[in-house]
Amino acid sequence: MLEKVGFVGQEKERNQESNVLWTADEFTERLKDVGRSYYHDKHPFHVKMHQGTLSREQIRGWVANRYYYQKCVPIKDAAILSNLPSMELRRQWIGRIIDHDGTNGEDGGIEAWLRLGEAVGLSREEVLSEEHVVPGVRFAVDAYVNFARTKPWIEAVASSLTELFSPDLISKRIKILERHYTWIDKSGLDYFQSRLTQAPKDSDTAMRLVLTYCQTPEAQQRAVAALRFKCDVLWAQLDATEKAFIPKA
Ligand SMILES: O=C(O)c1cc(C(=O)O)c2c(n1)C(=O)C(=O)c1cc(C(=O)O)[nH]c1-2
Repeated sequence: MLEKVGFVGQEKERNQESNVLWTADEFTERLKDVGRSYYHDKHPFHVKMHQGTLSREQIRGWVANRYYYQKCVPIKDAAILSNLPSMELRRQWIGRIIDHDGTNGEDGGIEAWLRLGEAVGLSREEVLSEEHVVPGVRFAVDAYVNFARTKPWIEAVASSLTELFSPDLISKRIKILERHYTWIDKSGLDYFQSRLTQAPKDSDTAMRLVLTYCQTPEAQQRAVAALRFKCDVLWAQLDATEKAFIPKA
C-alpha cells in the first residue's frame, strides 16, 4: 500500500492507479494538469491585477511581500544543492543561485526586484526591512525552503516545476503592467524580462531530472504531489497578500 501523498479528494481514483508507471508523456501531462488546476495565475489577486484595478498601495504591498519569496529562492536552491548527490547534478543546479544573488560585478534577480520596488515607490530600505511582509507570506515561503531542505532532492526539484507555467503568466504581467499601471517606471520591469529566458532553462533542467529519476509509480506520484505543494505555497502567499491589502467588499 502506497503512502498517501496528498491528493485531497482524489485518493480513490489515484489509489486505483497506484501501481501504474506513467510513460514520459503521461507523466508530463500529469504534472501540467497540476498547473492547469492550481497555478497562481488564477488567484483572485492576480485576476484583479490583470483587470488593472489594483491601487498603488496594493501593487506596493504585492512587491514588498514577493520580495520575501525572491530573497528565499536562492536559499532554497542552496538547500537543494546541498542534497544533490553528485558533481554532475550540482553543476546543473548551481547557476540558479547566481541568477538570483548575482556574482562579482553582475547584479542578480534580487537586486532587480529591489529596483522594481523603487519603480513602484518603495525605498530599498523599506523592502529590505521586510516591514510590510505579512505572516502568511513568511510562513508559506519558509515552508518551501523547509521542503527543499528536508525532502528527497528529486521532490524538491519537482517542486520547482511551477516554472513550467511562469513564462506565460510573466509575459502577460509585463503587458498588463505597461498598459494599466503606467505610473510604474518601465526600468522596474527588467526582473520579469530576465525570468522569461531563465525560467524555461530552469524548468527544462528540472523536467529532465524528474523524468530521469522518477522511475516508479510512487516516485512519479510524489513528484506530482511536490508540484501541488508548491502551487499551494504560491497560492497561500497571494491569499495572505490579498487579505492584508484588499479590503473585503
Ligand atoms: O512571478 C511569478 O509568477 C513567478 C512564479 C514562479 C513560480 O512559478 O515558481 C517563480 C518566479 N516568479 C520567479 O521569479 C522565480 O525566480 C522563481 C523561482 C522559482 C523556483 O521555484 O525555483 N519559481 C519562481
